[in-house]
Amino acid sequence: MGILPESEAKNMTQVNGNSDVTAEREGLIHDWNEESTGWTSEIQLNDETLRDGLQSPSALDPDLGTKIELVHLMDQLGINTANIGLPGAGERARDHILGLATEMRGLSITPNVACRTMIGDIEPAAEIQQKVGAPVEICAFIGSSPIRFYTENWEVEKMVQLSSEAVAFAVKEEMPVMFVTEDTTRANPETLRALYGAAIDAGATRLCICDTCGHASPTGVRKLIRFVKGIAEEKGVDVGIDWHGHRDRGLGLINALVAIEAGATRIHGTALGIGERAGNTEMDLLIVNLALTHWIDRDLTALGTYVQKASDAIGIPFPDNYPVFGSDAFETATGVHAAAVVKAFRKGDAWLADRVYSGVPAGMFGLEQKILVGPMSGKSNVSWVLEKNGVEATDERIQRVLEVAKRSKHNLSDAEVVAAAAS
Ligand SMILES: CC(=O)SCCNC(=O)CCNC(=O)[C@H](O)C(C)(C)COP(=O)(O)OP(=O)(O)OC[C@H]1O[C@@H](n2cnc3c(N)ncnc32)[C@H](O)[C@@H]1OP(=O)(O)O
Ligand SMILES: CC(C)C(=O)C(=O)O
Repeated sequence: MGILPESEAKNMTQVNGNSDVTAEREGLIHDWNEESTGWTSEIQLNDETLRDGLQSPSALDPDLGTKIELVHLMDQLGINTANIGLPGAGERARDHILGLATEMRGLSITPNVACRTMIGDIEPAAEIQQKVGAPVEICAFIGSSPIRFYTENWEVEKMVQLSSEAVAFAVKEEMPVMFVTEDTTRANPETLRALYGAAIDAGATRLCICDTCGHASPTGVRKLIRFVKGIAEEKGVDVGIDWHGHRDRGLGLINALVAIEAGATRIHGTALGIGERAGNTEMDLLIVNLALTHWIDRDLTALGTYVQKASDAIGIPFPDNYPVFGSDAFETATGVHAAAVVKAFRKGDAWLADRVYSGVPAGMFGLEQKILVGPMSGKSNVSWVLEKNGVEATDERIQRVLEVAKRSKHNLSDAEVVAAAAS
């Protein structure tokens, strides 16, 4: 439950939902973020929760029904495509892919599947496409860095041949193909030129640049995307450029934003960043940032449900201080902050209350700012919480609550605040 009295909550929704009012307020926030105005082209999102997400060592593989619910939420959020598994992984994976791809015929979001650059991996995907009667995109992947092919004793010529054959096979099966170079961010330029060139010649319509091991810095992302775009331009083709990032260095989200700035046209991510090792780019936070920088404009009230459902289904909790969806994200017990938020509420200005101490407006995601009382609180916190609980905030009561709060090691529950006021 949020702190807002019903009338103010309604006012908040009205203010947040009214772009004219928002425009009038623009002068109140001087925005140094260049991204807010610098990006113009359309960006697509590819959700990897049900494939890379499930490669997390802590993940539970949800049942098909739960995966279907997640795909519906992705669709509701305007996510364009979802990777729904690796058909070569076994019967359960194939059953789920068939079930999901069948369900997705009725949705806007479309399916893709991961396959090694092996005809044996692509064949079951082609059978599924046949059964479903709607396109299933192939994400044909091969390791591209020297460290990767040294491990496997692969030669570049052999990899080029495998890639060409696999892409050509999928194209013959009338499947759209994204050609994926694993570990692109540690690969030699000439190897990438050879692999991407072969994939384009064989009919791939998308190239996926992968930071498989979470090695890239924003500078590397920028250089690599420009390099790959250059390969496509030299060949005179207009292919989509995908960015697939991991967060081993904690750079997943920033690298995704830089990838967009550099010209990637589709970005991969997973709910809460759940994925292999330390995980992937956080899809939810990517969406938050795209909305805040005006790249996308859509109803995002389902984002919290998507995050919570993914966390529950995959069995990975998220911390209280996780941005936007963590329980602490829109709460404050801090006196100076709370005093300003309360002043905004008392002015009847929910727009202001939602921004004065928050870089992300809670109302954008169907959430609310909340005031707590604790050892770092002042009179404003206490009077607000007492009033919210129907208790008149007299000076004596406020003082009694503050005496308890200042001795406490933690923030008080509303019931504790009311009890302290009556003590
Ligand atoms: C970066 C990523 O996230 S890629 C996604 C990877 N996802 C998964 O691995 C999850 C599902 N995987 C599985 O179920 C299994 O690993 C399977 C069914 C795919 C393969 O199982 P196995 O045949 O027992 O092979 P195993 O897993 O031990 O090794 C992987 C094999 O794939 C080969 N391989 C990897 N990429 C490619 C490629 N692009 N083309 C051809 N072969 C490849 C490896 O060389 C290795 O072959 P080897 O056994 O001859 O050495
Ligand atoms: C297969 C690709 C997309 C991948 O998961 C990676 O390289 O991390």
